[in-house]
Amino acid sequence: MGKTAKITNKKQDWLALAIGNSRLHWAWFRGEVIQLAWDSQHLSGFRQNCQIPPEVLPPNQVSVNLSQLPLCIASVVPEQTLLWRNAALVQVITLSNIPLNNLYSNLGIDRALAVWGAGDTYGFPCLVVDAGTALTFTGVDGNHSLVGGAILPGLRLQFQALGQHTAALPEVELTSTLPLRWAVDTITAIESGIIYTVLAGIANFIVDWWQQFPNSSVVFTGGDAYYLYKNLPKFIPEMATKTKLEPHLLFWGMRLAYLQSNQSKIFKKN
Ligand SMILES: Nc1ncnc2c1ncn2[C@@H]1O[C@H](COP(=O)(O)OP(=O)(O)O)[C@@H](O)[C@H]1O
Ligand SMILES: CC(C)(COP(=O)(O)O)[C@@H](O)C(=O)NCCC(=O)O
Ligand SMILES: [K+]
Repeated sequence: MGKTAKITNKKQDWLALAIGNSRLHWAWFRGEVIQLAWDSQHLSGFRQNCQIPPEVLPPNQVSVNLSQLPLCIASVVPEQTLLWRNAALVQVITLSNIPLNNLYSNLGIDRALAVWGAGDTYGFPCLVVDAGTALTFTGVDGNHSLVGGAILPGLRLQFQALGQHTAALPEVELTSTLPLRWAVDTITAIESGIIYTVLAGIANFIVDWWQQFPNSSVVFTGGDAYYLYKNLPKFIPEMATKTKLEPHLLFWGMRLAYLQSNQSKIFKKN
């Protein structure tokens, strides 16, 4: 657990909801410990009552009634945030809740939370590679100040873009293995082009970051993080020892924000 915040009631259950552009990411917390994490579809419409709809709850029964818990939301999709506006016990995290310097006003809350969570755990400076709908780099220096970052289409979005905007190319799904680089069929050629270019690009960003901050940790998160993390050491061998994979990184940042709000009540009510 990080150094920035301490929980007051260790037994308190709460739910974290991170709203991404592809789907909802959920975590049920007991105090500062994640009990269960799962993903669901976006909500399709306005909610009439204040319960959390069953279709977004985890498939297996758990010991507490999750739909009654305080809900802490971090969202990069305003229309989805709005659907929760009438829910009881909802708190929405904003950039003002994040104690990092130099954040620009419309920086994605997911990027700010992930890099706060990463730096709080592994120390600053810190670079986060979030391989979600968009693939983002977010770097913070030793003074907890945003250095900057970059945004490009995520893997699935790149496959979709080719499939949807060309006559002859199919929409390819990410498979678990690395493709042949010099492909002799269309599907493999698409896989090769996107995957090797993204891997080389990520390696290039990380090498540049390490030139500025040689001892910085680099943390991968997001839906495609495992695939990229697993395959990157073939491009930069030192990756294996100097980088980390944290599927729940965003929840670490949300936990810091939520616990801090329990102490100071700084949240804006939705
Ligand atoms: N069920 C799924 N829906 C969407 N993307 C998925 C799914 N399963 C795996 N992915 C992969 O995860 C990536 C999206 O990452 P994710 O972190 O879920 O996005 P976001 O947080 O932006 O909603 C996609 O590029 C895709 O390859
Ligand atoms: C870059 C993002 C679209 C990434 O979203 P995600 O892939 O996690 O759904 C999101 O962080 C966002 O909307 N950012 C605002 C612009 C910025 O960060 O500069
Ligand atoms: K958009």
